[in-house]
Amino acid sequence: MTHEARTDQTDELTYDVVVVGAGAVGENAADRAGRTGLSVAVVEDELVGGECSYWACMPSKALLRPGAVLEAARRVPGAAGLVPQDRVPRVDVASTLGRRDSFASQWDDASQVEWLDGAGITLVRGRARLVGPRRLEVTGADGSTRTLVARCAVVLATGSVPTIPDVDGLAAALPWTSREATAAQDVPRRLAIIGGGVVAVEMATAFSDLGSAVTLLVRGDRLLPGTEPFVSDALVASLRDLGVDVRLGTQATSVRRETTAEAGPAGEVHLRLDGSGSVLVADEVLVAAGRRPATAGLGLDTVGLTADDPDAGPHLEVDDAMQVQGVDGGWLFAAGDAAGRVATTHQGKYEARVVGDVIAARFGDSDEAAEDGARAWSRFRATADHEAVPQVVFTRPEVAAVGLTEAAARDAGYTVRTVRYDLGSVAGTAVNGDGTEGTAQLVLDEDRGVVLGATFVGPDVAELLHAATIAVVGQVPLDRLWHAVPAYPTVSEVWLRLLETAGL
Ligand SMILES: Cc1cc2nc3c(=O)[nH]c(=O)nc-3n(C[C@H](O)[C@H](O)[C@H](O)COP(=O)(O)OP(=O)(O)OC[C@H]3O[C@@H](n4cnc5c(N)ncnc54)[C@H](O)[C@@H]3O)c2cc1C
Ligand SMILES: NC(=O)c1ccc[n+]([C@@H]2O[C@H](COP(=O)([O-])OP(=O)(O)OC[C@H]3O[C@@H](n4cnc5c(N)ncnc54)[C@H](O)[C@@H]3O)[C@@H](O)[C@H]2O)c1
Repeated sequence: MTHEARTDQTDELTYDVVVVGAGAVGENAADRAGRTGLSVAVVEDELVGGECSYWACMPSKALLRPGAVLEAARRVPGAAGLVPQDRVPRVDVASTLGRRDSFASQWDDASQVEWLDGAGITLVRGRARLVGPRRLEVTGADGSTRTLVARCAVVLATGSVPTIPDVDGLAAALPWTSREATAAQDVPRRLAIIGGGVVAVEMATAFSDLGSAVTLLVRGDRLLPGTEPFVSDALVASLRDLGVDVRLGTQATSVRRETTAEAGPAGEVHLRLDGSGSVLVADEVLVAAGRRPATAGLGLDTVGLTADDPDAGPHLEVDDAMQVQGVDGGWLFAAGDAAGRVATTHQGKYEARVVGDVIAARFGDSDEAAEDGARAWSRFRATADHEAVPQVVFTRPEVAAVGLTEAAARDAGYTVRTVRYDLGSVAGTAVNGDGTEGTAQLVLDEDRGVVLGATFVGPDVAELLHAATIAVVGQVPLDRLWHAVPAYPTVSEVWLRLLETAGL
């Protein structure tokens, strides 16, 4: 593998593979694509490491952790008395923000640049756009441009951008997006959040812990709409217990930010609400209404892909090898949030491993047998994206789910049966904390006797999830799962109880 760009009698820089975007996904795709001797360059416009490292997973989880630890202590007599009960803020704000800063590496990407260098991947700083098949123009911060040519493949790993709903005055009110929330250096006294998805519930929890009076404006009638309905019931109750004002079926119809001489453009935000027409006043408003793939401005029209809405960019159709459809020559790939399949880091990195391996096998100097695309669970195909996607929502209680919900399994035509068990009745959960509540549910395929999906709601259920993911991906028959004996007294014993409930 060469670390140098190859020049072809012009001042163009030529690599075998060019990856656009050095988030977690771009880094992984580049690393794996380079394993069979291909030269790889990654183009990055902001910080190497992307959203997850600096404005998403890591800082948000760092903000949530102190509150979770305190709540765990409050449930254990012997420790509970040492923890203040009703203090607001619940956490030590300065230390929480300081630890968050450190998890965000102080928004400095030096260590990730070092990693790229060690992996033999060339970093090109600037904003890339396609100017034709396999050709990209990169514009640097100083406005200079250069052309990169990919001999073999281009991977789009450009991530996603938040959507700002078309509500009168909202964009002009300069709302927070998840970036401002996860990187906040000050805690607003009153925070309004628009949305009822993952960002909304995690940030409602974190800012409530930090001392904000949080109001959650949820358009629909439940939180986390893609999950089992009992998840929303548990979260609404627990957020309300934390003091969050959860308003289901409520939308802002107009938003205005006051501009005052003292506060300048950072005055109060007034949100007029539908139905009652009442006005909610907050110091900040966080928009957490979903994200869309960052494909605008990428020059995809130069390779034949057009967008219905040019501001949004084209939606990319990818096959299970993550190859973009509708482009001749089989050279364009996409992975992660940009590919529009599943917007989580772990699933994006999985797609990146697939795309990197496909490129290494197709174009590299590989001894490996030809890419083995026909097999359903080949490592050259992102099969898990369809029915085996895991996700953890780091609220209190935590929500951990994988695979199909009951409704999705029925829609997919399976013969479905669900079994449910109260987590509070498991010895391991009881030892961990008094009065613990929670629910575990399996969605079963009656015909094959396998697990299609699992949902856990309760404290510390995140670590239960991987066992469920293995059961779903492995399509392990229930009578074989019976022989996977959970240790006593652990929370995992809920697996035994679920299987007993299923009739074993
Ligand atoms: C608040 C929040 C919390 C989250 N928490 C979790 C979590 O706990 N767990 C989890 O699994 N997922 C979480 N996610 C989702 C996760 O952050 C994303 O799925 C993940 O970051 C996607 O990675 P990516 O590499 O595809 O995109 P990104 O991380 O967005 O990286 C894309 C990179 O491409 C660069 N780029 C874009 N266009 C160009 C261009 N034209 N030229 C050059 N560079 C370009 C960008 O600057 C960026 O660095 C969270 C998301 C949010 C918003
Ligand atoms: N722990 C994690 O894995 C984690 C944490 C945070 C974010 N993420 C990822 O980040 C992505 C973005 O998260 P998100 O919460 O922004 O999106 P989301 O899709 O999870 O939720 C969007 C919410 O906004 C609501 N909404 C949409 N349009 C609206 C409108 N016009 N007005 C009012 N409400 C509206 C939806 O009903 C939904 O409740 C998700 O795909 C998620 O997977 C993951």
